Amino acid sequence: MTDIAFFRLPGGRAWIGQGPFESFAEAPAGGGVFYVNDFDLTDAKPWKKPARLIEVAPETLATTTGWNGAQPPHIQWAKPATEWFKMAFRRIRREVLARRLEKMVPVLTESGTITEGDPVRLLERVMSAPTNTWGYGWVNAQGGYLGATPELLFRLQGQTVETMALAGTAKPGDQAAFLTDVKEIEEHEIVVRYLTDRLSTLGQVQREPRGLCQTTGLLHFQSHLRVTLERPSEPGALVKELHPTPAVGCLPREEPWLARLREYRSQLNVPGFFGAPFGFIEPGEIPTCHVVVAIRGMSWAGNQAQLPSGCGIVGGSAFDHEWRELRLKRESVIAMLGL
Ligand SMILES: C=C(O[C@H]1C=CC=C(C(=O)O)[C@@H]1O)C(=O)O
Repeated sequence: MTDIAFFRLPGGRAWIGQGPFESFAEAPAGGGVFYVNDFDLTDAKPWKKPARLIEVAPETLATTTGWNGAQPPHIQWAKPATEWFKMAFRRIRREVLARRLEKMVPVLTESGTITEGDPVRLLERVMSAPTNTWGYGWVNAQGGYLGATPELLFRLQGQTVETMALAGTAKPGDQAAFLTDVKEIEEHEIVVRYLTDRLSTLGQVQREPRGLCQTTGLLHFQSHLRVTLERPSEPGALVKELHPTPAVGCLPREEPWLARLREYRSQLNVPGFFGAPFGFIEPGEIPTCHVVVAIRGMSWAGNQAQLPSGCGIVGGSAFDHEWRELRLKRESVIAMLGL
């Protein structure tokens, strides 16, 4: 099978990149290149230029890729155990209550067995995911990952950087209580403050009022932010400046806490793609660069599948509430992928 990279914009425009891919440390001129890395940004050459780039639409996706006769997958999911996650939750909450830490996002991963079919066919579902999400995918013969995320890390067009804080979660039916929920608002505003601090070193930051974002079965607080850069910036440098935000990482974003987060992620077998930046630079003279946060997706290696979800822990977090939120997030992915 040819290696594949996939990116779909909220408006529906989408691109398939077919390998082999050439890797670069900095984005090459002319666009038509993907940004692929893991959560810890371990790939020093994350810009991947495909041998062939094709703009695709829902009706042309299957014919363009061929899928080599692959059938949609069946996956048997196993209920996740609580104990390791509960331990991480308690330790994080203790640090928050002691005011050493403001927020951290542990991740729980549900595992599954692919009993038949090929997950690559799920790209068709990602292609038709809700229009306020960005579709992403990275697939090779051994495995891959894909999903549809509502979270933009940044969009860079000329000197303008747009980003968003997306944090705070409820079920769509609970909207009235959500709007005044102090704990959810705090969880959200921590992300806004972080982004404002980071971006204000680059130029003057404008923030829009806190609003709502509804995706498959979930409601979030969302705030848009924008800055006009005082000096030009390379998109790879912006990734390093902003990632990980406290919507998927921790605050303070300092090495000892990042090390703790990595420790929890490894204990809880979190796949490397989860919460990582994934991006695409549109082809063209003055290309727009889109980098999103890879959440609301699944990964696989051979016949083993992983379905991760994370939740922000702050002082007011309660275990049962967070456990339910993690389940709602995974159910939203299952529904979006039609699994
Ligand atoms: C980490 C996830 O969501 C992030 C995005 C929106 C709301 C979130 C929250 O309320 O915790 C998370 O920050 C996930 O979907 O697994």
